[in-house]
Amino acid sequence: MNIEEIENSKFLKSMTTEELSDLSQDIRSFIMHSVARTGGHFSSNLGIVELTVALHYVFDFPRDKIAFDVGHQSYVHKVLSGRAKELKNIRQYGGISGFQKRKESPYDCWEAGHSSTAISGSIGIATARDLNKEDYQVIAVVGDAAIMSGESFEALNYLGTCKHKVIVILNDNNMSITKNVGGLSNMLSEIRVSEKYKNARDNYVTFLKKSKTGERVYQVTKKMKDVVKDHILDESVFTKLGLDYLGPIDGHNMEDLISALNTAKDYDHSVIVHVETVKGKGYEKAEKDKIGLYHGVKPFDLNRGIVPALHTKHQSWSEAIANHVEFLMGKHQDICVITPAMITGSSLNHIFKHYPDRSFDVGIAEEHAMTFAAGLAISGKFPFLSIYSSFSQRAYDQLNHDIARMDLPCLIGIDRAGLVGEDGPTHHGVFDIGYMMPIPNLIIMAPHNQKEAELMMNTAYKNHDHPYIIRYSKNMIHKHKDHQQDVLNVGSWKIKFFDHAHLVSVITYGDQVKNVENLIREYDLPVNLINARFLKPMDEQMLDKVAHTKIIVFETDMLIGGLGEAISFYYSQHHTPVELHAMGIGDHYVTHGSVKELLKREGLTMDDLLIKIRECLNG
Ligand SMILES: Cc1ncc(C[n+]2csc(CCOP(=O)(O)OP(=O)(O)O)c2C)c(N)n1
Ligand SMILES: CC(=O)[C@@H](O)[C@H](O)COP(=O)(O)O
Ligand SMILES: [Mg+2]
Repeated sequence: MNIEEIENSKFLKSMTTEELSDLSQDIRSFIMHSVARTGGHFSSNLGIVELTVALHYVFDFPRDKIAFDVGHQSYVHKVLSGRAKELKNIRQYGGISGFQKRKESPYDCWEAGHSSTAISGSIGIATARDLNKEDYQVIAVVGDAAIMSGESFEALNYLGTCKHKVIVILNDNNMSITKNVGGLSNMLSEIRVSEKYKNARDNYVTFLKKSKTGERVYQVTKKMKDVVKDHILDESVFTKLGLDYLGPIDGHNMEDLISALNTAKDYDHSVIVHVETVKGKGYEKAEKDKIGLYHGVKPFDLNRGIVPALHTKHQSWSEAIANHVEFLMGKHQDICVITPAMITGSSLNHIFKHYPDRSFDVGIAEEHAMTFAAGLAISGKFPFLSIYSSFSQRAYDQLNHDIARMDLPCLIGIDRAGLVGEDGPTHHGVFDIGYMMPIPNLIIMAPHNQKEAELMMNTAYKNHDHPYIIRYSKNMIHKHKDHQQDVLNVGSWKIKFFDHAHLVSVITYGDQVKNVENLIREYDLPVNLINARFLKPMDEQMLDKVAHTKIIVFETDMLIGGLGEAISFYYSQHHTPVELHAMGIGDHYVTHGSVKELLKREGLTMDDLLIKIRECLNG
């Protein structure tokens, strides 16, 4: 079948189980080749093919509602809802989103990008359905890592006593991006094992029953089976929460899937359907992947597989930060590292390998990660919490209430700060400055190169006096071998260019410092350039020094709550009349696409800055 011709999933209803399985193989191959060409989320989508086909066979979308948790595994759903042709542009500017998107299709009643919202959203949809006396099914598809996150558990707790039916499909592939962690993961493993144990037992029983002795042995072991199976299955946290439980179901067996989904469909109450799948199913390298290499991929050759690039002169910001943290961990035994499920994304694999006793993956649990860091800090440890900017939004109160308010010495690495590109509005790390600036005691830093980042990290550790924030983007930077040993004066900005005759000053930070420096050199512009490497506290002496010039504050983060606003406030508080031009992201969400394309659309390229500089020079 030509997968691109699928307009909706109505045609599935007339297919046999065998035909549905064959179609699943075709869809898996289509997605495998398409995502290898475009990049995107690979292994999660390969593992969920049969489950999604079975869901579309049993239920009646878009009348019935389906919410994929995170939504990175909704490509099969997009194929079955008439968007197969669009997959070639997925995550590109103007192309479809890599997550569910309501404006894209009536089949997408929900959208996410951040984990663990699907059950809460589904309960809201189901409650409204019943209040409106409407009749449709509401389904939440949640991964084994996402279901363990706080918000999922808040929702499950509520669902256990809520009378509005939701079908929760637990897509259990025993993987987060890397190996899943935590007690719930172990519980699911026990259930999985008990199922395998059950199958082995069936074979064992058949063998034993061939002889009298064997019969007697069987009777003895039967007790063991009942205790293990009944204890684990019936004692699962889900049943104890008051939810009905179906499973575990083989998530690649179409017959079993359809049977279980029909059972759940007929229930008049909420139920968890526990489906076991293989992440990366059908592509051996992805099936064996334990470090998340095939979770989110750039375009790659299917035959060769992903060959990690060996950079000599360049590295990611994550690598640069992690390398120096590892260097400091070798010198200082009190440094500990925490990640909420992003070991590989934050380049922490080396640290976890070399310092297993001082590195902690807490799973998708940003709130816990932040307060866990507070506990370590009050107990004499120096925690380094590595957390993506957009995911750190989950831990705003913990940063405020548990870290800053107690003024605890620690270092928080805000990774993926700024526009991230293809993951789009849910993942752009453009809000952290705005939400952190009002919080007392925070020292907020934005390095522009590896050396400055290392000086900042040394400063945070040596001063041991406040929570330090160091924010860095998804970009690549130059790599230097040596590690800096010095420190910085907190709040000190760095002058790149200065001349008292200059009537225009550009103030910027992070990755943009180099870009603006290059622009000024290229056009030999008579302007001052200041690296505002401490966003908080600001360098007030520097601000006074340039107050007489026309000031352009250039940032690729949100304008509201940004550095430009803080500088304007400073001058207004000191009754200093200045001409200030703030360039940044306006009051809107930025869509998905390449960062280069997005900066162009936002009017934040160096060409845009050049126009502004010339206006100020000539104005
Ligand atoms: C709040 C939040 N934290 C972290 C992430 C990053 N993230 C995206 S998918 C994923 C793993 C999800 O695992 P699971 O729910 O089991 O789904 P699977 O990919 O295995 O199908 C993580 C950690 C996120 N999207 N949102
Ligand atoms: C879906 C999700 O949230 C993650 O897979 C995220 O896309 C990872 O981002 P990076 O690729 O920048 O690590
Ligand atoms: Mg999983």
